[in-house]
Amino acid sequence: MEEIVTLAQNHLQAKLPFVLYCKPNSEAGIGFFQQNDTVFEVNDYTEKGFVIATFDGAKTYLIPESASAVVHFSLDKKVMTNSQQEVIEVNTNSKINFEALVAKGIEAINNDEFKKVVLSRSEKVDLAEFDLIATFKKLIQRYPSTFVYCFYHPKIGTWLGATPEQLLKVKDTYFETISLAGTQIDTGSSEIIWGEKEKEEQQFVTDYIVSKVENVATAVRYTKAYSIKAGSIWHIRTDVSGQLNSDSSLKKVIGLLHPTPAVCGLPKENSKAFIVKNEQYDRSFYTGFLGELNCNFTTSTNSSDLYVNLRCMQIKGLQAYLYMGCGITKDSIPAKEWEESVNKSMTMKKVL
Ligand SMILES: C=C(O[C@@H]1C=C(C(=O)O)C=C[C@H]1O)C(=O)O
Repeated sequence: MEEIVTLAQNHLQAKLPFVLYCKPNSEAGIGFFQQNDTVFEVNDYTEKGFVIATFDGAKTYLIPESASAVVHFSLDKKVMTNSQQEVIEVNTNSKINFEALVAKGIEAINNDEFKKVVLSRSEKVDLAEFDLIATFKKLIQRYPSTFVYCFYHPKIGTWLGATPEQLLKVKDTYFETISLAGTQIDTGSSEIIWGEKEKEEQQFVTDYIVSKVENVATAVRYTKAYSIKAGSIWHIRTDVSGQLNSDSSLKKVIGLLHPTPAVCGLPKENSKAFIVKNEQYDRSFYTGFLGELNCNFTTSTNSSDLYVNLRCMQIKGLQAYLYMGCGITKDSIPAKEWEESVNKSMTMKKVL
């Protein structure tokens, strides 16, 4: 890991793009060090490299394999057991604004504009100091079951996160994806009980994903919904897999899935329009997707491994902008959704 730290620090100093990432439950990480500061964009998804795309689909950037040194590193994954005192400061204005946004979402659902919408907020945290690579290391240690990354491009920005959500994994024609929704904080109890609201919002996501992939694949299978923990947060998850049809390009499949109702809503277009109009900030790469495009850099096989960009933050100087959102249905309660967003923000706050 020390070698990669030096490489990354040198790249930062030279203002050259790089990304470091570590797949869920993996013992090793990968670094892409771009050799120039060109901004590369994905055109038809046949490119090879590390992709990072915005929520609105407007920008899909690439750190191409052909312009980069690809470096493998092993991890020092000692699990952090010291639970720090969590100080939760409530910004009253943010709370009022977010609860008002959620209430507006519920009203739109009651007016039949859509069935589900995922509403989010951004929170600025002032930092006394910040070390990008040290923070990345802390994310790896704290969240070994997630996809952890840190991305730097002098012309695009600095982002890092630890996401529990796969968007799409494709190897030849075999694909996997997941439906993830419903959130509750870990209380240490071994029995996780879900309310109807959470079960319903996750079922919306599963139904949507299954119905979409059935248009482009055969032998579509899905598991029973089960509980899964990321950091100190539980979610409901269903695994979906199948065989893509020969004419189902990566571009087509990603276009059908992204953004799923796990981060946008149902139906997609109405809920997306509501988000863009009412959230009053630009999600940028939050709830976009990122990961390996057309190459598994561990096995050097042709496959793609993409994740939804959640539990993430953008760094601007000594300020961190944290992003978190909640699935809103007719049964949502604004104060509970606020609390959920606060719980999600702790994933990032714990490493700052
Ligand atoms: C939108 C986020 O998470 C998504 C929303 C969830 C929910 O509403 O319960 C759960 C997991 C994610 O699909 C986020 O973490 O910011």
